[in-house]
Amino acid sequence: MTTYYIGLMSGTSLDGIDAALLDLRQRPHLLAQHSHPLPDPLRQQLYQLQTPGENELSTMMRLDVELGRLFAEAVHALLAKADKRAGEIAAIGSHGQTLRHYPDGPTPSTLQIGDPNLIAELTGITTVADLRRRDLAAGGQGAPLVPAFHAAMFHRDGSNRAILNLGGIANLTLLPADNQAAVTGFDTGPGNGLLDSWIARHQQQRYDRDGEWAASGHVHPGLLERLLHDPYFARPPPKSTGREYFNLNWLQPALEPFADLAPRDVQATLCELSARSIAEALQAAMDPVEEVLICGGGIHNRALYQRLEALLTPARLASTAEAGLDPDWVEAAAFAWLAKQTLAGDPGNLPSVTGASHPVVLGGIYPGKGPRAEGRVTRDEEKLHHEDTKA
Ligand SMILES: Nc1ncnc2c1ncn2[C@@H]1O[C@H](COP(=O)(O)OP(=O)(O)OP(=O)(O)O)[C@@H](O)[C@H]1O
Ligand SMILES: CC(=O)N[C@H]1[C@@H]2OC[C@@H](O2)[C@@H](O)[C@@H]1O[C@H](C)C(=O)O
Repeated sequence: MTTYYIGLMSGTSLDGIDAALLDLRQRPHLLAQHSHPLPDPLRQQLYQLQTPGENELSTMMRLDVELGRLFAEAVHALLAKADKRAGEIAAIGSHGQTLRHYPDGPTPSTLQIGDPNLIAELTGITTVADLRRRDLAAGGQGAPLVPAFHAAMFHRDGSNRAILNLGGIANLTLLPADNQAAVTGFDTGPGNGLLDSWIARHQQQRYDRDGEWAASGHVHPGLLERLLHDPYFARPPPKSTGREYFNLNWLQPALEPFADLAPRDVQATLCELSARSIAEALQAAMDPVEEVLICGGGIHNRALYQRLEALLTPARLASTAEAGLDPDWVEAAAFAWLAKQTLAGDPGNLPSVTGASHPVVLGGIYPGKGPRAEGRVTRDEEKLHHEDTKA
């Protein structure tokens, strides 16, 4: 049985599809990675669907198909790069594109699109998808899901370690030195998402390269305090959020009293908001914080990284690369690992993180043409043959 798995991730930043090939025989080992671009028109429509407004369900359904095809294309490109055949891959774990995430209230729901039926059909590889809703069904937040993978990959005896994912939204995994203590984790709030949206509005750029624009401005203490006042930050875990909440519409009312503020000062303040909300949540959840391993695209934002380092002193900050996994590929790797869990019939969620009432096997399995599906067909054929001979 092959031990190669593929993880697919299209994050809230809409910066493209991450495809990672891993050998999961023992410790996860990243064999190949591929960034697959999201075409601009698709990205813009997805962005619109991420923001509540006049969305059409028919658009969503069309994009579900378009994305499903594009995910399959990403897998084909990854296989070509890695010089592997579909038959060598055990499974794809596909996160899909989150459009909405409403984990709280009377009808908890979350929506990821990118039809897994198409992925399985077009690649011939068994695909595991819809990985959040079973946890929601069990009373959990459906997010974050990566902490179980972080625990498997990054736990270190004798050290209070945290893993920080700086995506569009930021999330933390807390790996206490005492390995009898539960692993916890939660979304802290904005990571790069607000920074991306603000620079897109004012500078027509997708993101603030190296955090240079933020570093050129001054933090406005009054605006910062207003933003930090949002009840999400003080809410105890389990909690998760998304860009349907932390977006420019969320920022707008807080900006009104500061109409004269230069856009670059707003960027500096948003950068400080991410750093402060992350550092304060981490310090409240773990004492002392000894090590923070960082992953996600925000690791490249120097302004954000430096502020985190200052606020978290004396904790040591480093990239997850130090512990064996490139920071840009941790999320996709986590979805490859979650697919393996599901196919083995093992749980993928951590109730101590999501708040679910029990561990659950996550996701739906969409069989490909691989060894699993073939094996089953053979057995069915045998059964039919047996019944035929009996009759
Ligand atoms: N050189 C860089 N300088 C500053 N920021 C960067 C740089 N490279 C990447 N980023 C930031 O990282 C973001 C992409 O990060 P990532 O792919 O981890 O997010 P995501 O997976 O989409 O989000 P989430 O984890 O919330 O789903 C970009 O949108 C950008 O803000
Ligand atoms: C609903 C959703 O897509 N949430 C994402 C998002 O991006 C970061 C943060 O918010 C986290 O909760 C989650 O992603 C990672 C992969 C997770 O589930 O662990």
